[in-house]
Amino acid sequence: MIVIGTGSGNMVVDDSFAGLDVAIVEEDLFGGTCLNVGCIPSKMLAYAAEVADSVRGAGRYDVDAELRGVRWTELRDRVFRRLDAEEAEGRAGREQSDFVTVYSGHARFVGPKKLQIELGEESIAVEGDQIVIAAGGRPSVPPPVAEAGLPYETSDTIMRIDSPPRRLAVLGGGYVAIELAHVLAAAGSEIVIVEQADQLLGPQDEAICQAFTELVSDRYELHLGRELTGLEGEPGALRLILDDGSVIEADTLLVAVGRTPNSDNLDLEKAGISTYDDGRIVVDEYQRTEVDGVYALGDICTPYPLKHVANREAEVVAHNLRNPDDLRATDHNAVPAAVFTSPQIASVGATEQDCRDAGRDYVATSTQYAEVAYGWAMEDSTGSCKVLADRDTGRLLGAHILGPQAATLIQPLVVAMTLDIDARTLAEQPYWIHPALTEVVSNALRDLNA
Ligand SMILES: Cc1cc2nc3c(=O)[nH]c(=O)nc-3n(C[C@H](O)[C@H](O)[C@H](O)COP(=O)(O)OP(=O)(O)OC[C@H]3O[C@@H](n4cnc5c(N)ncnc54)[C@H](O)[C@@H]3O)c2cc1C
Ligand SMILES: NC(=O)c1ccc[n+]([C@@H]2O[C@H](COP(=O)([O-])OP(=O)(O)OC[C@H]3O[C@@H](n4cnc5c(N)ncnc54)[C@H](O)[C@@H]3O)[C@@H](O)[C@H]2O)c1
Repeated sequence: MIVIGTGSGNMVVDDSFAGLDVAIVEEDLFGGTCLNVGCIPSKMLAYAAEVADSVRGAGRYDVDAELRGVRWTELRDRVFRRLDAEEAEGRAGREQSDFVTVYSGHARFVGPKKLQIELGEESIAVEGDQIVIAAGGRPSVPPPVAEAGLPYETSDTIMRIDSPPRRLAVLGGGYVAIELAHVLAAAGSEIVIVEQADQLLGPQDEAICQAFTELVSDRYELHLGRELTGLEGEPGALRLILDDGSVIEADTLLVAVGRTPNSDNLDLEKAGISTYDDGRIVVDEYQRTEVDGVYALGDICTPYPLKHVANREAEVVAHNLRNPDDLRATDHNAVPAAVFTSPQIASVGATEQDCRDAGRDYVATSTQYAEVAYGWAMEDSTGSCKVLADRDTGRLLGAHILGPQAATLIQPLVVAMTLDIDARTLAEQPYWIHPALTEVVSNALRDLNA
């Protein structure tokens, strides 16, 4: 068996495969995006940003506190000391295995089940009865940036910079942009965001997008509905030229306009494996590609490029490799996601605009953090929880939370949607702790009257 990529791909292999000769191929850091340049470092940094924000905002709770600074270099080193050690440990663990061989190089297909692995100057051929493609994706870089010949950062690099930029221009207003803008703003950078859509975090529920965009508009300089047409200047003194002719000056540029699946570097045509126009590998519900015995998982194929989805797909692939006569399908219903910024945003299922566009007969309610006791304690004036349900059945269709701890508060709603518990049952059957913040969720469910 051959596994390409050690993000969620690495999770496929456990001792139940010990009877096989397993090759794991990784061209970069062991553990993939999440551990090294994605979810984990960004959240470790975001937590520090949250602490800094709490100190800055302590006065509203009649607490005297003053933020003397964020020690970026120490913070960065603490985060990556831990993660680099995890990376090394993960690699060593596999290298010591007696049924796994780790190849540190780039894999390409030369036939349906044949790969060539480039190992520096040399390359070796490997063949597998079963192959798992888990090669993930990389930050997309639009032509005006790629062609300018000037330095820029992506999520792969910016978390390891030596000092926070004085003025950071961020291209894009999605997940990466909003999370890393929060981190660097807390560390002292002035933030300018250029987003082609008219609001930040476009695919979120319309009420959340609008509220969040308004909330940060006095924190960051926003250029919405704008395209970048050129990048000029010199390293450390960049000029971004926008389509309305305006010019933004910044010392550093973070490009965060989405990610490109790594399918274009695998010579998939030699294997007979096809991709969609956006580069994602075509798989069926069992994660099978068109070639028998070749599976794909995670960002290289999924419509939901999130770590918890990649992990779930890895579990499905592992099961299906072990049980080819009893295949399991991946369930992509009720996939939740959270944006770890300030305030947090979390969502699951349909947005209100989805329900409207689909012509659904639905009911929606929105409760405010300010309406529950814990929200009073927090002096919160902007948090909200929106719940959408089918008018006839009370079946939950979606939920969208903006406010502190949103990523945690959404979980009962995810559980209810997954286990098909209707809104009334979820509101009335379990006890909801008083006066916890979860009351913002139970109140929204009660208000639905569904
Ligand atoms: C800044 C950032 C923050 C994020 N935060 C979150 C979050 O909070 N929550 C969340 O759910 N998701 C988050 N994500 C998304 C999440 O990181 C990804 O969905 C997930 O890591 C994808 O896992 P994967 O296994 O598919 O790919 P990856 O983890 O990218 O692994 C692919 C591996 O394959 C290797 N590879 C690629 N091509 C080859 C080749 N030809 N030969 C050999 N090796 C190859 C790569 O080097 C890489 O190590 C974040 C992403 C970013 C960028
Ligand atoms: N907390 C999390 O779960 C988390 C965090 C980070 C990343 N991720 C995953 O990684 C994926 C990639 O994140 P991302 O932020 O790079 O992509 P994204 O798709 O979330 O956002 C990209 C944004 O850039 C804008 N854009 C695209 N081209 C542009 C251009 N030329 N000029 C200006 N704006 C442009 C888009 O309109 C969009 O708003 C996400 O979709 C998500 O699945 C998840």
